[in-house]
Amino acid sequence: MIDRLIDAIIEKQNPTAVGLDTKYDYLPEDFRKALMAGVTKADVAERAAKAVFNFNREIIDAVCDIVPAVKVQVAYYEMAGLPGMRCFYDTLAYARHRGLVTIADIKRNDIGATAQAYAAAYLGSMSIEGKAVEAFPADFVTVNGYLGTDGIKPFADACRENDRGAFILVKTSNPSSGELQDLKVEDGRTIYEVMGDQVCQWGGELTGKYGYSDLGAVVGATYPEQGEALRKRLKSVFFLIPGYGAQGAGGKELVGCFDERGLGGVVNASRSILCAYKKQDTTDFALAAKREAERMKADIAQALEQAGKPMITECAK
Ligand SMILES: O=C(O)c1cc(=O)[nH]c(=O)n1[C@@H]1O[C@H](COP(=O)(O)O)[C@@H](O)[C@H]1O
Repeated sequence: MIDRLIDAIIEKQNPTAVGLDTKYDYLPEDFRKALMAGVTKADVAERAAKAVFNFNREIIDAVCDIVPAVKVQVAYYEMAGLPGMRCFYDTLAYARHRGLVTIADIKRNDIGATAQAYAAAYLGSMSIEGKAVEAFPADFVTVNGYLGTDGIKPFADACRENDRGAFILVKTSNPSSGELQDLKVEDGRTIYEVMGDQVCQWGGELTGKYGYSDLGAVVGATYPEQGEALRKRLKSVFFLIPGYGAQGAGGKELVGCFDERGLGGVVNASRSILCAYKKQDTTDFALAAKREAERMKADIAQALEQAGKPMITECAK
């Protein structure tokens, strides 16, 4: 699956993903009013989830020719209960229908047997009476590696068997990420380096035609020096890079995460795209999202160019 993502990145000359972390409150007031007229307590959650799906669909339609992927963060859907989870499913399915690579940001992990169930839910299928049931149409998931090898193996197996991928948290973008991740172990490595080395090892067999593995790492754009060092250290590990836009990072901060071919990561932005209409002073949220996605693409391309790492234009055979 990593090859499909990188092919799409090269074809669109754009290493970004739109993050559909769609809070109901992000919807423009007029859009909400039109869809929620006459709503009652009994159907408010259902109607809100439909409104969120309509919003997501318009954003997907607006950006699908520009960006290769979307990342859908499950928390924003879970909080609306069952209608929210239906919306999560529908959003992933619609993005896939429009040709986008789908990243389900679920940050799961557990002991082996339970991790296997999560992997079946998001990266494969469950067999019921001999019939395969695919629960969620995701191409990649995000995973917390803290439980170690037996918590990761089911995800790695599902990636191999079903041609999917996973991004494991290594150096996260949040302000407190250093509290635990920057601690040093006996041999002098930081915890995030230990985790990065593990990801490299876990994904060793899953390397594709660009030299990157289906098991990638989450590396926050808000830590540029660490990102650059991790790129040099983890040559076969592709990065999911959050932190662009609302968390303060721009193109310059994340070029260190890329290799000499201008590859090596997919940069996510959520709020800066979903709420771009507020900054652009318009209610046309889809057009504003498209403009912001185009601006982000140009910003990263310029930063890669200036760093002497313009993206290659031909996909590998
Ligand atoms: O795994 C992630 O995607 C993730 C890891 C991380 O270190 N930092 C981080 O912000 N994220 C996610 O990336 C998105 C960032 O959203 P914005 O800050 O609005 O662009 C959210 O869905 C976060 O949950």
